[in-house]
Amino acid sequence: MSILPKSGLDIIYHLTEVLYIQRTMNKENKHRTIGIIGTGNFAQAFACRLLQSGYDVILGSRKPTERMVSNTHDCWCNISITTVDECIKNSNTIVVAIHNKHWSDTLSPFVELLKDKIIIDVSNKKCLTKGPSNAEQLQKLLSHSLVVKAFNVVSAYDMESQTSGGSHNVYIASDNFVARNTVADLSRDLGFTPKDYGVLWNARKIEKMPLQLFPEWKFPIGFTFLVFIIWYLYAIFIYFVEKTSYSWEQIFVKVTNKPLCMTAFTILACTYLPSSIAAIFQIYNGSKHVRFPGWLDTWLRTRKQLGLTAFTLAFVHVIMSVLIMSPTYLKSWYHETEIVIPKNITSDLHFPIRTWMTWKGEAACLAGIIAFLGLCILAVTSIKSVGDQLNWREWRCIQSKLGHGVLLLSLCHVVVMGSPYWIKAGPLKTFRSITFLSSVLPMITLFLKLCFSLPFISGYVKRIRHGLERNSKRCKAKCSGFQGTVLDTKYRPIVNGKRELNGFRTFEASLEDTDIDNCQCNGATNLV
Ligand SMILES: NC(=O)C1=CN([C@@H]2O[C@H](COP(=O)(O)OP(=O)(O)OC[C@H]3O[C@@H](n4cnc5c(N)ncnc54)[C@H](OP(=O)(O)O)[C@@H]3O)[C@@H](O)[C@H]2O)C=CC1
Ligand SMILES: [Cu+2]
Repeated sequence: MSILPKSGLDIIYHLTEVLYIQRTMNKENKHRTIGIIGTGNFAQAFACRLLQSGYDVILGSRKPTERMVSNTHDCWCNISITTVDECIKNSNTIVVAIHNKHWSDTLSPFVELLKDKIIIDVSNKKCLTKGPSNAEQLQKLLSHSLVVKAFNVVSAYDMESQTSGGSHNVYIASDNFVARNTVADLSRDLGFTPKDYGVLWNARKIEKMPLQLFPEWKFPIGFTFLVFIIWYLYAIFIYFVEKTSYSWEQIFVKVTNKPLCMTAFTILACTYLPSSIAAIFQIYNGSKHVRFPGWLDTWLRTRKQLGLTAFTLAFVHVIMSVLIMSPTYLKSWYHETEIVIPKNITSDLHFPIRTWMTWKGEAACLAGIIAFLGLCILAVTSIKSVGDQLNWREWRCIQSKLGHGVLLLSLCHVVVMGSPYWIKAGPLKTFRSITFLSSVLPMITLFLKLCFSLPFISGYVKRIRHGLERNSKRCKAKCSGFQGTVLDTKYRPIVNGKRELNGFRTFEASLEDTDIDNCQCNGATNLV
């Protein structure tokens, strides 16, 4: 059978097909050629990585002949350094690897040449500033190009090294969907994990990332430190100033272990309290659409970090407790027996020794061990890769139900330790004891949880979270014109038809964090 075309029409058809394939291949090839403007640290590292991943690279420099192309570096053999003009002409995707203060001088003459090309902005700001991002400014300068923010969170070192320890996420934002996807494919080819951040407006968030130092941990760590200091000072007052219960030699482990336990306990309560406060707010406002106050928003957002901090403190507490687990350190945890040596000249000689653990010691240990086990499960499931294996119901069951169970067991642990003293000392001394004081917040948290579990209250909260709007003045005043939260295509909430720029953080919090207890995940806006 002949594969040759039979008629003239067939020949034309065949030729058109070949031409089309050729054009597509050329286009593809042009896409495989990446232009980089700049020959600095980042440009060189990026060029190496691209070459290693099978891309062709053209570097565009102001002085191409003066730039050293060292043959000693394997990467550099296939890199051509040309003028900026040539670099732009020969590639459809161009990385702008020059500092943003030089953009105007370097790129303005090529605005027309850069038209319809994908421009990757890798720049970083020197410090946190308000207002438009670098990428938005670049888009303004090159209004007919497709500017994509990407790779700014990857350092030149990470770009060069295949084994560096930093995150391999690349956050991508662009107003053009195709450009965003092309850069996502590119980052995948280079061995990074693309994270789609939507429209170019979100470059503001992406540019903030390399400038921040553990932004999510500042509040939880600061707060934990403050709580620890308060408990420590109180413990010193109780055990050294008011009465001398211990010698100063025991301040390092025996005494420190108490505020550690109390801080872990308080922080654990603080992890679960805000969800009940959020529910109170929603009942008070009669709607889920009224935004939470800033402090509650921050608190809700940092529950994971608070929980992990509580786990860390509890872990240290467990180690210290094991170290001092002896009748000498924990007298009230052990039974006392006496060795009596028969009468001699004057009287009997009595030697008290402690042997078995008392019920208090055993019960406190058991409650503590199970609570710590539960905390370990909570900590492990908060790791993203583990959490991803769970469905919404399983995750909620662990984080909410098991979490409150752990808090209850921790309360038992502290109450068992403190109650014999509370009974003996009477109400006045009880209210001042460290065990009682530290139990107050967890008791409130568990009480609120119990209230919100009652069918008629939980049913009402559920209805509010499913969209019920109580027709009260308060709700009308606060929700006026804001009927439902709508996400625009740029992942920002639209309020009254306008984008709520400042409400972005709060909005996310209300989506993710009002959680919590009563609903099935049916899609983003139904989460609350
Ligand atoms: N270094 C890093 O780890 C990272 C850098 N970035 C970003 O990458 C961009 C480049 O950074 P980096 O490579 O470190 O910077 P360098 O200073 O090492 O390189 C900048 C390059 O810009 C070119 N350039 C163009 N116009 C000018 C001009 N008017 N004055 C001076 N230089 C000019 C120069 O190349 P030539 O002389 O050949 O024209 C120069 O090599 C920046 O926006 C930075 O924020 C982002 C993430 C990490
Ligand atoms: Cu303890």
